[in-house]
Amino acid sequence: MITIALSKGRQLEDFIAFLKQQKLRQWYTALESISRELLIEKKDTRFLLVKGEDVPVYVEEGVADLGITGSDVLYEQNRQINNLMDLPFGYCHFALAAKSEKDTYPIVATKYVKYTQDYFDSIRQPVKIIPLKGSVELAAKIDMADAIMDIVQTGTTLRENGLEEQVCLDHINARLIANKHAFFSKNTEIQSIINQLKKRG
Ligand SMILES: Nc1ncnc2c1ncn2[C@@H]1O[C@H](COP(=O)(O)OP(=O)(O)OP(=O)(O)O)[C@@H](O)[C@H]1O
Ligand SMILES: O=P(O)(O)OC[C@H]1O[C@H](OP(=O)(O)OP(=O)(O)O)[C@H](O)[C@@H]1O
Repeated sequence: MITIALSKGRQLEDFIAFLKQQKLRQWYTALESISRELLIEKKDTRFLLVKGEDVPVYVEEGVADLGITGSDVLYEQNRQINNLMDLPFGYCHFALAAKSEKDTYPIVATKYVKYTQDYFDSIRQPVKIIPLKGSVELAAKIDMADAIMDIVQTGTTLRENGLEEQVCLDHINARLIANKHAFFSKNTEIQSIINQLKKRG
């Protein structure tokens, strides 16, 4: 039995579309039929549906052998896990956004505290970071912050909140990760999953 932790948010839709493209019928039929269930079992595979930022926790703890989450989440957390491969979905990018261009952005609101601190350290500018859990765009819209550091895909959320991308930063995609122990103890099963995910649909 292999247990895989998946992000239950919008990345799940991308994952199901990817499984269809790869013709992994057994998996996508199991996943596309779920509504609010958090544990799905299909033959020798068990899926745990969790928040994206909790995927590395389940994998590090060994409750899940494998996990799929965004590279943004992995950047923020220093987890003892094996990074196995990039997956071709969940594409978006980090961006610094504000109402208008300024020389400096002293106060920045974000869900990505480490990434933001590292960015401002890299450009040698001091920054006060306001940590938030979501709806980050609002912080700049109502002037609680000079800018936000967030992920952008279509740009709709920025546009609809009167913000503009000021600096386009790192690309983000989904990644397959493994528990360090399971990577050895279940290597045959894990290699078989990697091959199925790699094959051309
Ligand atoms: N707008 C987006 N476009 C593309 N990828 C995104 C977008 N928002 C999030 N992601 C990717 O999906 C991952 C999981 O984010 P998601 O919003 O699905 O979170 P979640 O916590 O699993 O879901 P929810 O908050 O709905 O419970 C993010 O870490 C990111 O890599
Ligand atoms: O460029 P877009 O296609 O508009 O996507 C970007 C939005 O998606 C993510 O938010 P999410 O939906 O996860 O909401 P939350 O962070 O407010 O919970 C991100 O934090 C942006 O707000």
